[in-house]
Amino acid sequence: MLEALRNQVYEANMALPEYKLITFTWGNVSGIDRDSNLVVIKPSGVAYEDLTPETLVVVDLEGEIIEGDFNPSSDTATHLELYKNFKDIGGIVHTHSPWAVSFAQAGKSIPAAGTTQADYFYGDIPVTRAMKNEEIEIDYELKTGSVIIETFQKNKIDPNRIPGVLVNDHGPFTWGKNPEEAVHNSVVLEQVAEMTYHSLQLSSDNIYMSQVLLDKHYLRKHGDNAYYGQN
Ligand SMILES: O=C(CO)[C@@H](O)[C@H](O)COP(=O)(O)O
Repeated sequence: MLEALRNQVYEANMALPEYKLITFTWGNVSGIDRDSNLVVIKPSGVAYEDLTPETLVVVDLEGEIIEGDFNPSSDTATHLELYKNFKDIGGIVHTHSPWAVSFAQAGKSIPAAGTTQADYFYGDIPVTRAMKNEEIEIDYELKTGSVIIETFQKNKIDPNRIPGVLVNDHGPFTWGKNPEEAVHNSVVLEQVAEMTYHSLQLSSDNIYMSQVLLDKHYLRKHGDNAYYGQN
């Protein structure tokens, strides 16, 4: 079932250790087939070197296992909340990449300080609020998804233009039109987290880039008069 998506999700998962975004079995990648609303996700606790397309788990949007011999990732409920609310996304990545986690644990967003970020994120990469004890006790992963959605809705952030978030006390989630793009955004997020950390150390001044430069770089790649990849 869903062979093509399985292969996409497998390749995306294997990119996480390749880009040094995870250690051991941390992190996970999923992808959704929007025709069937079935999600293929990494099995929980399985080492990346033991992964195959066949070991991935297929679940529906309610989290019911449709196909698979392993339990789906412990973060499955978070992935599913995002798929239910961000209708244009096709792939989600969660990692524990160190620079992104440093910002997440500090409860700090990653400010839009340069063109590297602007090419992929149309502004600051937000951090969620810390979760309440009762949220954690009820269902941590489900409420993680709810708090991400809350962060974007409250701040009127377009998830198609800011394809990532820092979950307070936890780490980054990124997304894209497919698992491959979600991985690409994960790599960029980790890179800009490290760069911006150093920029904040180097300058006590405001390091925010101008809106004009942000517009030029983001909109040139993603918006009107897109430049990249077009004739
Ligand atoms: O953040 C955590 C645990 O702290 C999880 O994201 C793990 O990093 C991966 O869990 P599985 O996908 O293997 O269940």
